[in-house]
Formats: sequence, C-alpha cells, structure tokens
Amino acid sequence: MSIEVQNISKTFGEFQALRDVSLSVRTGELIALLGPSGCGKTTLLRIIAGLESADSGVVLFSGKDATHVHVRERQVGFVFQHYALFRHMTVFDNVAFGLNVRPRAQRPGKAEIREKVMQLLKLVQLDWLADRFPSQLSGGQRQRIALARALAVEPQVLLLDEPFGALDAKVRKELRRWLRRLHEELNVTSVFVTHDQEEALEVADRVVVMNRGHIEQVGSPQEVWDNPASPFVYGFLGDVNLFRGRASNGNVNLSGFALRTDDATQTGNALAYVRPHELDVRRYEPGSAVQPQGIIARLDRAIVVGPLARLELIAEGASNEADNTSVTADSLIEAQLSAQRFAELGLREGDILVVTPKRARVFVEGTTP
Ligand SMILES: Nc1ncnc2c1ncn2[C@@H]1O[C@H](COP(=O)(O)OP(=O)(O)OP(=O)(O)O)[C@@H](O)[C@H]1O
Repeated sequence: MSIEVQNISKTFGEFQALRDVSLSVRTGELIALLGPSGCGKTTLLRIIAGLESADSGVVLFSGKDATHVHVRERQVGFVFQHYALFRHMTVFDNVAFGLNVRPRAQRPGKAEIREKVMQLLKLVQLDWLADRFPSQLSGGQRQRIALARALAVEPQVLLLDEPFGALDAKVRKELRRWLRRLHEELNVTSVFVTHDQEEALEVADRVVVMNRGHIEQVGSPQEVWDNPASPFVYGFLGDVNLFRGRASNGNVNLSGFALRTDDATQTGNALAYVRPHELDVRRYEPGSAVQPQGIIARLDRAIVVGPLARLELIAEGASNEADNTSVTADSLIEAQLSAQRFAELGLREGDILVVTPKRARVFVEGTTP
C-alpha cells in the first residue's frame, strides 16, 4: 500500500508542530523520518496512523482518502520504543493477541492461529521463546516480539516509532540489520521514526530529514549524505566543519582562502561546510618558496583508533593577508585521515599544519542553494 501525505499542518495550542508537510511513500518502501527531538516526527507518524488528526491536509492510502478512516480500519501495525507487550501473557499469546480479539466471523481457527504465530516467531528467530513471559526476555528480544505481534494481523503499513531507542548501541546495530533483512523479505510499506542518523542511513530506502515541523530534504541515504540540501541537513548528518566568509562572482572568500561556487550570481555572507575526511592536512613550512593555500592551524589533539586518526585543530587567529593562508573557522576544526597517513606525516600535538578542503559545500545566506 502506498501512502500519500498532502499539505499536513498541526498545531498544539500556540505551537506549530507540523507545517505544510507533503510526502509520498511508495508501496513496499522503508522510509525513515529523521530529525532532532521535537521536530514533529512522531506527530507525523501518529497522523499517518490515525491516532492523531491533522488541522489541515490529507493522508491517502493507495490513493484513497484515509483522513476519516478509523485507526482500527487502517490496517496499520505499530511498534513503539517502549515495549508494549502484555506482561501477563506469554510470548505466544502476545503475538496471537490481534488474531484472538477479532470478531468471531473473521477469527481464524485455533490451529490456524497456532501455525501463524509459530511462523512469525520463526521469522523473528525467537520461536524457542514462545512460552516465556515478557519479563524473561532481553530488550532486543521484546522488540522483535513486538514486531511479530504487529505483523500478525497482516498490516498493509508498518509504523515504527524509535523501536530500538531504549536498547544499547550494540543491540541496536544488530537489530537494524535484522530489520533491513526482514523488510526485504516481507516488503510491507514501512515508516520508521528515529533521531539517529546512522540508523536512518543504514536501514531506510529513503530518508526524510525533518526540522521544526517541516521537511528539509527527502532522498536516498547516499543522496542526503552526499548532497545535503540545506545547512541544517549538513550539520545534522555527521560531523562537519563550518567556515564563514563572503561570496561574490562565483568566488567564496574565506579571509583570503578562496573557493569556487557553481553559481556566480550569489552574493552575500557564505557558509562553507566541509566534512572532517574532506580536509587535507600537511605540515606548515613557513620558509618554503611556494606557500600552500590553506588554513593554518595548530594540532591540539590527535586521537588514533584502529585505522583512523581524528585530529582536533585550532585555527591560528590572526589573518595573514600576505601569504593567503588564514581563514575564519568556527572554533575547533576536525580533520580525519587514515592512521597510516598520520604516521607517515609524523605529527605531534602542538605542530603547525596547513589544512586544505578537498571538497566544500557552500551556502550563501539569503539565497536558496
Ligand atoms: N499532545 C501534545 N500536546 C502538546 N504538544 C505536543 C503534543 N504532542 C507533541 N507536542 C509537541 O509537538 C512537538 C513535536 O513533537 P513530536 O513528538 O512529534 O516530536 P519528535 O520529533 O517525535 O520528537 P522526539 O524525538 O523527542 O520524540 C514537540 O515540541 C512536542 O512537545
């Protein structure tokens, strides 16, 4: 089933939680709603579910207006962050619940329910736990049972609200790979809420990045990572360095350090975003004949873990117009290189380095990038 969200707005009292949100989810797609706390992800999910009503806008399921269809009729399965398993029921009975409470005419027979539940428990690889109670399960196991329970009623749409939010990092990682594989097997149209970028980028077919009640960008994980549509998306998806300067005639001047932009018409204050691995780092040699273009910075701290070296650098304050090597950076500069390259350079904390962006994304204030 496809989902179409059209021009949804929602206010709580004076607070606008969603502003004119539109989104299409294709049949069989797994979409992640990603954004910081309070940006409206859960509100949007609840409106899709029918648990919350919008002030304006419509939700279509397979092209049909579902706005006034009751939550029970929407054929939606839910999994929430806090395991909503019934504590007094065994795992088996929890999964069977949705089938057991169906009106008599639609209820499958006992044998059929048993078969279906065991099939689902096998699918989530927990059939050996059928007779246990929720208190006898780990957090990760409970979430898998919650998913099996949501799937028991054969939903057309699966909505997951931070399903792994309460679990520790290692279990989360395991479960997100598991969820991806499960999705590939079942292909139920799914919307997944998370504030964890890594989780969204790893699990989803497409990621919807939200901020303050609106959608900043929709795209495949690769698209949003490689081409963030706004400064917000750039900053939210992974670590980034921000350099400030001026743009005019297709040039961005960062206190002497120049970059080219694609658009020669943009003039104004410029923000250049550079990921740590997009910075090239060399030793600064003041006496040499050809001065490299770049940012002069002092190596404050180097953290080498496994194959990577993370450098924390502090830009040297004074601008040196003569050799074109200074820049206005926001406090700390973070660079990342291979541990091997770091060893080759023989760097020590306190060394003065030249830092050059290999790639930068420039946003000019007051214009749309
Ligand atoms: N029933 C409500 N009454 C009043 N305000 C609400 C209600 N539900 C949500 N809000 C507010 O709307 C905003 C969006 O909430 P929502 O739960 O959708 O955010 P979220 O992006 O899912 O955040 P989180 O990741 O913290 O769950 C928040 O500022 C929240 O306080």
